[in-house]
Amino acid sequence: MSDLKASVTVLGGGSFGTTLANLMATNGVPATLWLRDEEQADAMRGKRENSRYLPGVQLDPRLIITSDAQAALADAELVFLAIPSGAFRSVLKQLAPALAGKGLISTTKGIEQPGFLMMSQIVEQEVPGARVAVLSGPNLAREIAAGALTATVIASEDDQLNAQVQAVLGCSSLRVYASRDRYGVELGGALKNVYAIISGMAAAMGVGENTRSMLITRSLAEMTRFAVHLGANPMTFLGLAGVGDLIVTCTSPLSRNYQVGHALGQGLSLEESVARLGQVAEGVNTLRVLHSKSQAEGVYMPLVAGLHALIFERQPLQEVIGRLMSAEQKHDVEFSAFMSCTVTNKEPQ
Ligand SMILES: NC(=O)C1=CN([C@@H]2O[C@H](COP(=O)(O)OP(=O)(O)OC[C@H]3O[C@@H](n4cnc5c(N)ncnc54)[C@H](OP(=O)(O)O)[C@@H]3O)[C@@H](O)[C@H]2O)C=CC1
Ligand SMILES: O=C(CO)COP(=O)(O)O
Repeated sequence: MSDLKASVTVLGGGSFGTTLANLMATNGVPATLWLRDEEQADAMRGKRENSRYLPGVQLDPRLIITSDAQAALADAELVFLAIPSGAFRSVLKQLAPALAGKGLISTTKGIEQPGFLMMSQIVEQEVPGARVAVLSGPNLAREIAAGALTATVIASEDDQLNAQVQAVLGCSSLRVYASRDRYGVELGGALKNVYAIISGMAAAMGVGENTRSMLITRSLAEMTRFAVHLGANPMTFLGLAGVGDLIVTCTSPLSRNYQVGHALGQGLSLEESVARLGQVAEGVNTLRVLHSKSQAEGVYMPLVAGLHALIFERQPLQEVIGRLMSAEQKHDVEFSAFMSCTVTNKEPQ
């Protein structure tokens, strides 16, 4: 059995990759951070700070920072992938030989089209035979970097890999819970970004607390309905990677997806909102992918359809809100049949 405190490498020098690598170095784990830009790597080694993506956070002196991918991966047993979804496959393709045989943990919350593929499915395609896991939960990088208490989920069918990740990441400010529902955990992390855009928009428009609560709750209903249609376990959406991540991303101005929504709500165009952010907001692409998948599968997703109509079909806001508020009034909790059957062990009626 491998050492639980394995050596780790994080691929991706953005806010999340830097935060995870630094946290593990602080935990005493031999940790390396790889980023593609040598100039930036050099500046980070000199200043012990990632001034582009994580300004003001002092990096642990033990953290190795490099732009040499082969050197970064040579001794790593676990590799955390924190590359935005748009570049995820190309980075894996390039580094596949060096990644073979390692435990690969995706932290990226996006979906690839065509194919509606989760990032861990791309890992399986590009690095066949790899040990694969997904990390997701209410994990704003800035808060983790500041030591604010939180928790996350490590999801894999490989229990030993889950245990290794718990050992390298868990500390006095971060609890790491294990799950075997990799698909549900990954889907939760990707879908909630779309609803964070809606919540940010609503906040900019000055809606009341009732409205914000309704939006978050109906978002959970909608994302769970979609995930169950694709075969995920609805119970996963009651956990940290479901409702936990949804709440933080829909309420925190630190969330980049929320910020894009907020800018849209202030009247900026999508292009202006994304440019002002200067970091990745995965929800914009996920909205496109999710809207077309929900249409193809015939899954009722009025919030996704409404946001898509606003942003990509340029329909007037009042028309979209009017449609949402006059739609048929259906069930509050759709999975009560499922839940009672899991308690009584009977088939749902
Ligand atoms: N930030 C957060 O709070 C959290 C983020 N995540 C997820 O983590 C993923 C990464 O996000 P995050 O770190 O926040 O992103 P950022 O926008 O902060 O940084 C993106 C990073 O990716 C790098 N990058 C982009 N394209 C490539 C490429 N082709 N090859 C190598 N590196 C590349 C960028 O490098 P360069 O500067 O050279 O362009 C930059 O270092 C996202 O999917 C996000 O959803 C998950 C949980 C929390
Ligand atoms: O996933 C996140 C928190 O869990 C980060 O959300 P943003 O990408 O919207 O900043």
